[in-house]
Amino acid sequence: MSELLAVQAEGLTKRYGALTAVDGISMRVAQGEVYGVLGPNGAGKTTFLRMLFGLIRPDAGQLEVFGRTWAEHGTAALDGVAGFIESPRFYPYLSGRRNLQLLAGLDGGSGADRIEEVLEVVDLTGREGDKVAGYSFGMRQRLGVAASLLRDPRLLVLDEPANGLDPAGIRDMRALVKRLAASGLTVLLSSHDMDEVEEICDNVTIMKRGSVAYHGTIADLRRQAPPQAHLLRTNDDTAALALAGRADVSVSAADGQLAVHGQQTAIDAYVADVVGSGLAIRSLTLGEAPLESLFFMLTESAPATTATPAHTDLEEATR
Ligand SMILES: Nc1ncnc2c1ncn2[C@@H]1O[C@H](COP(=O)(O)OP(=O)(O)OP(=O)(O)O)[C@@H](O)[C@H]1O
Repeated sequence: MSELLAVQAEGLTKRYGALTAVDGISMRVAQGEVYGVLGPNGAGKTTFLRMLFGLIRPDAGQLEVFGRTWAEHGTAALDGVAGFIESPRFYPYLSGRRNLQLLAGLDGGSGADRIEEVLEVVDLTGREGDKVAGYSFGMRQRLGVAASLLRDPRLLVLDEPANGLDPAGIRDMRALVKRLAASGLTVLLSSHDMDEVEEICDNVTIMKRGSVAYHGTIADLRRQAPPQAHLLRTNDDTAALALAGRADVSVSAADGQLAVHGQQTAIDAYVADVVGSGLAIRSLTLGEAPLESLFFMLTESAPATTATPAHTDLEEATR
């Protein structure tokens, strides 16, 4: 018997007038994994999560959460599911702990016994008595995760949890998600940041204008990413370009610099040759990270006019 999926979406569609915000997407999130829904602004990530939480109804398609549907089970479809869309909201003039007490009460009270534990998990122990008004944005996001954990969920859904955080906040939020995942919790998160998804997710669906542009493992995505270029500027790029044939590298001129591809040892030999030929190097930097390049290729290409299988988009993007 196949294992019950945490989330199973088939052909899910949501339209707002003439705009198809989510266009027939399918997705399978296995229990225990960290699944990323990645896409640029407006790709349809939040709309998908809103459907999952039952905040809006799909126009077509099926969505099951642990095998349950809204149509059949109503709010019971969300048993074992917690999370937040966009940013969590709290009473600013009350403490973090008091906010959690109120939320536990609203949710039937059973979470009240877990308040100290969840504060500890999200690293807010010691600050729980302070008013939320004095919390940083990152602390509020973590309090949002704490509020979700009060329900002792099996699936945690987070909508761009690191959005708007400073670098330390991003680091803390990613560490928190990884800790929660390591404890066996299934996490479904949306993000527009490839680095974030690469760092914490096992599988990813990349969305572009409501459709799926890619879905698969991060490992597969990494394998298909284009090689990273070294970007070179010299005092005479035309002369440097002419030297490319002497080393096992491919060099192309773009945006006022040279993009050099090849094995590291071949690039080293080429750069040494450039210098040895009397040219001056003005800068040598690494180009866009490979996965980031792939993300842009997948999400910035022309919109598909018909539903396109995910792998085809990827093949086209990397061709
Ligand atoms: N209630 C609504 N009414 C009309 N259009 C909407 C509504 N909600 C979302 N949209 C549109 O649907 C598309 C998808 O929006 P959505 O918020 O799901 O994208 P997203 O991937 O979450 O982007 P972001 O990262 O900016 O939140 C956008 O074009 C958006 O303008």
